[in-house]
Formats: sequence, structure tokens, C-alpha cells
Amino acid sequence: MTHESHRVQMARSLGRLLKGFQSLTSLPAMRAQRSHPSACVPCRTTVALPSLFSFKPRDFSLPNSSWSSEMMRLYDHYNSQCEVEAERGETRGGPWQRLPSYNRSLKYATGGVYLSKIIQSRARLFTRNIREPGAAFEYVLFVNKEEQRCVCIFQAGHLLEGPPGHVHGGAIATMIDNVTGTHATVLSGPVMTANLNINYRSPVPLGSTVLIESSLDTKEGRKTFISCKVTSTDGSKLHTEATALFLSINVSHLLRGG
Ligand SMILES: CCCCCCCCCC(=O)SCCNC(=O)CCNC(=O)[C@H](O)C(C)(C)COP(=O)(O)OP(=O)(O)OC[C@H]1O[C@@H](n2cnc3c(N)ncnc32)[C@H](O)[C@@H]1OP(=O)(O)O
Repeated sequence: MTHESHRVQMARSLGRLLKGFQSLTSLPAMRAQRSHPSACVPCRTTVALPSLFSFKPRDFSLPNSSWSSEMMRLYDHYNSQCEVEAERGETRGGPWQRLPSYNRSLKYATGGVYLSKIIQSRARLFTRNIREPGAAFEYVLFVNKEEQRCVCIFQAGHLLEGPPGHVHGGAIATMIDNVTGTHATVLSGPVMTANLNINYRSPVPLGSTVLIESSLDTKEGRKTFISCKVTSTDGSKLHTEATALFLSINVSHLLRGG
């Protein structure tokens, strides 16, 4: 295979992946479970993935033993609104939908024209690359298509320490980029972060569970503007505020090296 045709093939694969991700919210098979799922992956969460995986990937957005009771309470709160009762005891989609989360996007990572096959095969999503449950980023995202907003329940593990006993500002920024970037992808398809402004208002205690809420401000051509805030779970304390600009991209942009 020539260098150019390899690049085109990878661009197509990534395009399919992002399209699949964007359409998750309209696929009934991706509905979250009503009751507590166990730590194992329910089969139906994998069916909407593009057929790029040769194995059954772990869905990291499902509960595991490290999740605090507050994390579980909020998970149940949003998960219970993913399906609602319809007529004759049947169910239909509710206002919220859980987004599954995997630790790699493609069998071979993109951007990879500069990378060796070894690095490509070992590439992992930054926020999902620590194996020990609860050690770093534990989170689950729910999207509300009608209200064009997203909520992320985030439990910050001990490896994310910055100031003593509190979460590193870079870890908070990572999660804000992650949540707003995922939200922008759902809204607009393939995007990249062009601008991220963050105001840190009060420190986030290490080990605590917080809410990261993202809402669409406006869309103008290729630009998707999003606002975000990080608060305590009861909403009484504002930890962080942010605004972000995402630009829609042609996926071949990534393969050209940006
Ligand atoms: C499914 C998986 C979900 C995973 C979620 C994780 C999300 C993580 C997201 C990321 O972290 S992405 C990684 C961090 N971002 C980057 O590395 C992006 C690096 N920058 C670029 O690649 C390019 O600068 C970019 C694609 C963002 C824009 O380049 P373009 O050549 O496409 O756009 P161009 O420079 O022509 O600008 C287009 C418009 O946007 C405006 N613009 C561009 N950059 C801007 C900026 N930084 N601030 C404000 N406006 C900006 C620009 O002025 C112009 O406005 P007008 O059309 O009105 O004239």
C-alpha cells in the first residue's frame, strides 16, 4: 500500500468512527441500562461501534467498584432518565443518553503517518489509560440532545493531585476539554479545540465527585462555541468556569499533521 492510499484509508476509518460517535445518541441500542449494571460490559453497548474493533472493548463509563456512593447516586439519577415508560409497559428513549467511553479510538491510531506501528498500536485515550479503577479519571457523560447540553459526573482519583489534597489544574482542564470536545463532536461531528479559556474559582478536593456541565452557546459555520462549569454535586459551589471554541475539521487534517 502506498503512503498516500494508507493515509486515505485511515482518514476514511476515522471519519466512520466519528460519524458513528455522533450518531450514538439516535441509536436505541446505545441506551443506558435502567438499573445498576455490574462492572462487566453489557453486550448491547458495543453494537453501535463502527466495526473497526476486532475485540469487545471495555466501556469505561459503566460503574466499577471504585465509584463513590455519590457517583453512583448521580449515575442512577441520569441513567434512570435514559428510558421512560411508554404505552403498554413498553419503554422509549428519555431526555438523557449515556455516552459509552473506550480507551482507544481505532485499531491503529490516526495521526499515525509519523508514528511507528508499535506506537500506533499502543496509543490510548489520555483520560482512560490508567488501569487501576478509581486512581485517576473516573467519569461518565450523559447528553441531552433537546437541551443541547451535556453533563459529566467526574470522580477525581489520587493520581490527579496538584496542590496538596486537591486536583491538579491540568487535570481539570483535561476533563473540561474532554467534556466540551465530546459535546461539540456530538453537535457538529469531527472538531478540534481551537480555544479554551478557564477560570479556576475554588479548588476541587482530591477524591471528590463533581459535576461538569457543558452547554451550546452558538454555532457559526465551522465554529461551535461551548460554555462549561464545574460545580459541587449539589450545585452550591462553583469550582471552575470555561468557554471553548471548536472548529469543524476534515479528518484528513489530522493525518496531514494538523
Ligand atoms: C470522539 C472522541 C471525542 C474525544 C473528545 C476529546 C476532545 C479533545 C479535543 C482536543 O484536545 S483537540 C487537541 C487540541 N487542539 C489542537 O491541537 C488544535 C490545533 N489547531 C489546529 O489544528 C488549527 O488551528 C484548527 C483546526 C483549530 C483551526 O485551523 P483551520 O485552518 O481549520 O482554521 P483557520 O485558522 O482557517 O480559522 C478558521 C476560523 O476560525 C478562527 N479561529 C481559528 N483558531 C482560532 C482561535 N484559537 N481562537 C479564535 N478563533 C480562531 C479563525 O479566525 C477563522 O475565523 P473566520 O472564519 O471568522 O475568519
